[in-house]
Amino acid sequence: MEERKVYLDKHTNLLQLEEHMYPLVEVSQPNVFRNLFRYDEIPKIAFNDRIVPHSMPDEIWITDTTFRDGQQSRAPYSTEQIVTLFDYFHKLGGPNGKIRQSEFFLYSKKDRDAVYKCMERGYQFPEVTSWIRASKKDFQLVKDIGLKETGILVSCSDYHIFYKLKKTRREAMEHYLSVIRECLETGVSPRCHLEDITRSDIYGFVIPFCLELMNLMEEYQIPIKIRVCDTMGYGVNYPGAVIPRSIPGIIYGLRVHAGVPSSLIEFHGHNDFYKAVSNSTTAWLYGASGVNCSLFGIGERTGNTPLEAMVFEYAQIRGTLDGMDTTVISELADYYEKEIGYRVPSRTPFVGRNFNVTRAGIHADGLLKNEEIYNVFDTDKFLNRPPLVAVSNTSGLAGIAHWINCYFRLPREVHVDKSSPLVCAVKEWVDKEYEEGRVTVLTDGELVEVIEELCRKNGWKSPAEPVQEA
Ligand SMILES: CC(C)C(=O)C(=O)O
Repeated sequence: MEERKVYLDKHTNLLQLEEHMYPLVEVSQPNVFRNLFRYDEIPKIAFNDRIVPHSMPDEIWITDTTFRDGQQSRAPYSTEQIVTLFDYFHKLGGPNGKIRQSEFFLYSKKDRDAVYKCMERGYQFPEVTSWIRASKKDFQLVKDIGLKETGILVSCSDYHIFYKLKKTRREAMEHYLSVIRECLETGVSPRCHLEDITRSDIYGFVIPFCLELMNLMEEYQIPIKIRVCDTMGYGVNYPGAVIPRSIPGIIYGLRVHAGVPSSLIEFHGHNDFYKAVSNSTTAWLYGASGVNCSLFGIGERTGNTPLEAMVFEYAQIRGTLDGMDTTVISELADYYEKEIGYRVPSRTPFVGRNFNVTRAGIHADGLLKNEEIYNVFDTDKFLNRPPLVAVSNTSGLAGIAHWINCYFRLPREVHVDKSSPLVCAVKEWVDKEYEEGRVTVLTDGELVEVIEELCRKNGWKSPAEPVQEA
């Protein structure tokens, strides 16, 4: 009988067949997975129906890239804005550090000033980490500033290795390993950004490379993080999909075959195919402790995983917010609008102006009877944003009554309803507007003006007047 050698895998502590070790697979031509990615066709999702088991870590968290990937795709923030946002992240993440880290450029003096100012805050969380050019000088800079960890770009698909770096796989891997060794020599912990992993050869390059990284980690006794970068947003979460597009498959390979502990795996998504959020949650469910996000999803092209979305994903899969203060999300949206001059698109979940605004009359009627019918959760409690009904041609009496109650924040005992003369008079005015050809929605200002005028003319008490104490 043929002799089959086994060895003890020190990372997983399991006996493995030697033939299951993963050597680097050198190729003379880049493997660009033409069966999945033909540039002149829409990319394909292939299935082999291999099911990966869930393996959610005991602790999961969010890390932030608002000041790196986020800032890369928009006008730079001022130092003061960065520090204010950092304060907000601290408050949002709560005492358990659910917003665990935030990464910063160190290129310019302005970048470094922001880092110094955020570090002066003395918060335990978010921990300040960096993003640098991979050079000895920059590692020393990270160390001198007093940071423990830095991100290093280690692009891993053949698209990058052959076409951008013009290297072979072995040359790329040796180059990356030498840079990471330099980082470790400085005493700084590397966070390896495996760019374009969803188009890479997982078992021919990524796993062999990560096995080498785990060996380096053991040699230096310094943590090495693996950031799983779905750079082009090709990742999918469907059970039975094939790698390299399968996020469950990638995370499984890293954990089980490369022996990377969950606490050192972080997923970084992009939203090109609308999947950044579900892929990030999937990464948690299959064994990545961290998901890397950017506030409001602001990031390259279609953006990154929105940080605020993952706060609500966290609460949904863990059944608790673990100390996160979600009302900060609304404060952040206000700050962007008033101080940074950026308004989040109005239909954006949790933060857009219209995220919990109902327009159609029948829906508004439901909302008026019981707000649970048409609101996702108590948005007033968690976001300081009670559900609203906007007034339009389809609002009906119920919609107008609800708008008045919400806009003027009337106490329940003085709520107006469908039978109120004021509501009927406003409805008459609204109907006339649309009969005369109006096609736009009514603004809050217009409605307030009409209500004030109707109250004055008819001697009715204006809803804007303070309610008398009993
Ligand atoms: C540049 C890299 C690290 C990145 O952000 C990505 O791959 O999305």
